[in-house]
Formats: sequence, structure tokens, C-alpha cells
Amino acid sequence: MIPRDRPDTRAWVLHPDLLGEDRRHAAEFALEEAVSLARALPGLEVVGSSIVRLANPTPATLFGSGKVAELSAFFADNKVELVLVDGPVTPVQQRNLEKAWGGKLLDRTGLILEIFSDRARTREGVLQVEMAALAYQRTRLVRAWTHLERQRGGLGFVGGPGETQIEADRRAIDEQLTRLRRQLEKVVRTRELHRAARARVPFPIVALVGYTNAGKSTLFNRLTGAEVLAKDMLFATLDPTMRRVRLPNNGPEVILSDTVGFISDLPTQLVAAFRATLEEVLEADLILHIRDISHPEAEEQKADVEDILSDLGLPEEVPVLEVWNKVDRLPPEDAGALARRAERDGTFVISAVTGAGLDPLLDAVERTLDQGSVTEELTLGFDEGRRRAWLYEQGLVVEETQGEEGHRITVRWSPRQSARFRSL
Ligand SMILES: Nc1nc2c(ncn2[C@@H]2O[C@H](COP(=O)(O)OP(=O)(O)OP(=O)(O)O)[C@@H](O)[C@H]2O)c(=O)[nH]1
Repeated sequence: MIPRDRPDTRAWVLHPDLLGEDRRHAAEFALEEAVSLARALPGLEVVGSSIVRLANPTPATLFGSGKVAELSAFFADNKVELVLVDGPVTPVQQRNLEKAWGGKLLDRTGLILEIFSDRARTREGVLQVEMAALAYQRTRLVRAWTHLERQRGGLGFVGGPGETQIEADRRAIDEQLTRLRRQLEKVVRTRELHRAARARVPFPIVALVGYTNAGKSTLFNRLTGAEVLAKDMLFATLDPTMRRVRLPNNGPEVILSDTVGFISDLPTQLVAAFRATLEEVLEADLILHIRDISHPEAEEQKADVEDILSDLGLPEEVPVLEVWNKVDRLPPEDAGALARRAERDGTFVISAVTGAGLDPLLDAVERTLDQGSVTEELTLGFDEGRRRAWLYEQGLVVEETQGEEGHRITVRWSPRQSARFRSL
């Protein structure tokens, strides 16, 4: 963990470039993202960053010996205390580089874990991140152990002191993982209860999803007036936040849900933690996919988000509206062309900062929620007062007459509202 009780740690971000000159831009975008990630972490001062060409990773030190020495002098001159390497670094490489550079080193997974742990707000988020961190540590122990074994010439005898220690560490991690897993099961059960309770909330749920830094929290705050952390930081939101809001012009009330941002090349150990925080979108009646249209990799980001949503098993009937945010950052002529394209594609161009384009978007939200709705006639027995009251609370009742067998009620509702009613 990075100490928080002292002046900011001076950090340098290194992106090892495995691709070479013709993919230079990819390396530059990757470095930029890595720097934004590092800036998202309190307690760090990012003093600079660089791309290091890496044709053939060296098993012991990742970079070649000349490069290691050159960087060592450079880090000493610049008083760098922590080096963030934007890629995987083996435990052996980490140990050797830390020795050579005289400071700490964190690889990409380590960095994202630090951010997740800093941001996790719900009990479930915290547990998921702790488990991911332990699982990560465990793989590093195993690798160190194999390495030790190899150092001993692979004779295969057991019980050497180093090995016993690593075995003991591994057992301790396993025990802790089991404990955390049990706690998590309990938390998930409680969450299911909450979810069932929320399934009875009388308003449709609109979820904001999108890449990290796309502007979800800014839009959320603009629409709800809520105090959700919005900074120029990645991962300002790790756990979804929900607020009730009435759409303008006396439109319907909805629950707006802000979710954790996506990130490219998420290390595999972190996928479960990330998904756990995103599962909430499966309950939404409508999804707004917020995109930073000024981002150079906007298209790749869109594909990533769509892939994950479909992997999560988002039901097909849940409508998704695509929202092109940050239009204020484009030159006016590009913004004009974008608006024409958006009209053709059925997407929405907005600026969450200036408020431009919000009215048409909110009209579309209202229309889309209504379009999915159908009118149905129900008969409720006289003993079903609670369910009848629920229909009224939701404002779903169009007409009611009394028949011999009970109340005949005409309702207009979305498929999800109808499903919620049936689960009452
Ligand atoms: N120029 C401009 N900047 C914007 C706009 N919307 C958001 N931003 C800025 O983009 C940065 C990120 O915005 P957030 O709202 O925190 O982004 P997010 O999608 O919630 O990010 P995560 O929580 O990391 O997923 C902040 O600095 C915002 O001020 C916009 O419409 N125009």
C-alpha cells in the first residue's frame, strides 16, 4: 500500500512498448491512460512519464542491462521513489529492478488494485478488491517458489526453509481467501434482498454506463444535483450510486444509477471485482451509454463497452441509448458534422458540462421508457389490496372498474414493471 500520511510519493510512469515504431500512437495512448490512472491515486505525484522500447523482454530485469543502468541514474537525478510499469512485471523482475533503482515498483495490476481499493465504497466492493489483491499476491508467491525450486537445481526434495515459508504464506492466503469468500456470499445474499426490495421501487431505473472519464458522474450530478465525486480522475465511481429524479417538464420520475467506469486491458484478476460492481445494470429499464466523443480511441472504447455488456448477459429488450458527450471540446465545424451523424444514427450529442443537448436526450429517455410500455387489463381479487396499492403507487393505473370477481384494472407499464408486479 502507498503510505498516505506523508508528502506525496514521487512517481514515474514507464510504458514498455512491445509494438515498435509503426504502432507508436498506440503506445502514446496507452501511456496517456497509464498516467491518468496514476493520477487517480491519492498520495502520488506523477513527476513524469516515458515510453521505453522493449523488443525482447529480459527474464531477470525486463529491460536490458544498459537501459536498467540508464534509468537508474535518471531516477536518482529526479528523486523518483516509485516506478509504475504499465504492463506485467514478474516478481523476480520486480525484486531486481527495485534493487537496481533503489525504490518501489508497481506494475499495472498493482496500480489498478490500489485504485480499486481506494475507491471501493460498498462492503461487496471492498471484499471483491481484497480477494483480487490476495489472488494476485498468491500468483506471485507461486512464481517465486517455482523460481526457488529451479535455483536449487530441481532436485525435488521438499522441506527447505525458503519453501516452507512460501508454503506457509500460501496457506495463510488461502485461508484468508476462504474467509473472504464466505463473507462475500453473505453480502451477496443481503444484496439480493436489497435488489428484491429495489425491484419494487416504483420508478423505472435508468443506468449510466461508459468508459472511465467519459463524464458519467458529471451528467449524473447535473441531472440529480447530487454530490457524487466528479474529478479529472479515472474511477471516480467504483460502486453504483442511485438517485431519484423527475424528468423535466413534469415528466415521469426515474431512478438514475451511476456505475463504475470501464478500462482497457483490465487485468484478468480484476474482472470479477469489476463485474460485481456492474451487475446492477442488469436491472435497468434503460441504459445510457455515455461516450467521450473527443477521445482519440472513442471507437475502441465503444466496442469494449458493448462487448462487456453483452458478456454480462444484458437482456435484449433493455434499450440502450448512445450519448456522445464532451461535444464542447470539438471545434465547431466538427461538432456540426457530428450532430448530423448523430441524427442519422439515432444517437445524442451533449455536453454534460455546458448542458448542451440535454433536453432532446431527456425527451428520448421519456419516449423510450414509454415506447416499451403496453396496456393490459388485470383482474385483482378483493383480497389483493397490497398489489392493487402498488399499482397506484407507481402511477400505472389508467382505469378501474369493479366486477363480481374483483377489481378490473387497466394498466400501462413496461415489461420490467410488469415483471416486478408478478414477483410481488
Ligand atoms: N469539456 C468537458 N469535460 C467534461 C464533460 N463531461 C465530463 N467532463 C470532464 O471529464 C472528467 C471526467 O468526468 P467524470 O464525470 O468524473 O467521468 P466518469 O465517467 O464518471 O468517470 P469514472 O468515475 O472514472 O468512471 C471531469 O474532469 C469532467 O469535468 C463535458 O461535457 N465536457
